[in-house]
Amino acid sequence: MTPVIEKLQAGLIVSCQALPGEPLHGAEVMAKMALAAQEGGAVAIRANGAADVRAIKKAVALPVIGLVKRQYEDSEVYITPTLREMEELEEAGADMIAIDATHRPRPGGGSLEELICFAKSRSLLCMADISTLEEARYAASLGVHCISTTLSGYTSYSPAMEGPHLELIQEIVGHVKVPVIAEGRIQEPSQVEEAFRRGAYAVVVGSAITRPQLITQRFAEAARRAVISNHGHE
Ligand SMILES: CC(=O)N[C@H](C=O)[C@@H](O)[C@H](O)[C@H](O)COP(=O)(O)O
Repeated sequence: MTPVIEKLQAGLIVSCQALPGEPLHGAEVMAKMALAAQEGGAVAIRANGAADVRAIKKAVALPVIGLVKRQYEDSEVYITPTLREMEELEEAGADMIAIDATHRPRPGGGSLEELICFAKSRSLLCMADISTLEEARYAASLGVHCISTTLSGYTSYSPAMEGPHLELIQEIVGHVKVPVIAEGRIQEPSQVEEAFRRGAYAVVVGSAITRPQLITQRFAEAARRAVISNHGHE
């Protein structure tokens, strides 16, 4: 097992992402967010875009899992969809590259196989972002270094769920030999524990830690619910 993968074991990976239009967008802010995550005990950072990866690499000593979200007109795939994004991440010094490993058509008729081939030729580590067990098994057969449940609930053929897809983690763990990372809609520490009980190798938490507008929304909704229920009892 590679040293980077070893560092992830049994740990919390914090996804520090703010897209253009989000209040915290910008590499400097994301680097501070990553520093806070490091102080809090994260074992690695997941980050979007070469600029953020570079800034975060400078700010923290943790491994950085990079991805580039880019939407092309001819495909639904937007997480590191082509070789171009892989090259950007390699140049930025990402320690591992997260790529969409779903069965959906890729931009320009490209393939998952060619991306993984490229990664192997450059000794780059790959995290396969999948949405189903079949996709996880296929990605593992191609030789990715780990699998993450990132896209479960975000493809038209995977179940839309409010919370994390914990059953999927357990299923994948039973079918592949590479580490399986739990990612997507983890909101509570108890869900982190449950993911590990189900065999996760590591857990990624993003929005619940690093998107303050969404964190605020949950509390604001609780406030509204409280007011409504208090009125109901008057
Ligand atoms: C589906 C998709 O595009 N997921 C992205 C992948 O990098 C991010 O927007 C998520 O924040 C990340 O996966 C962590 O998940 P959550 O924020 O739910 O903890």
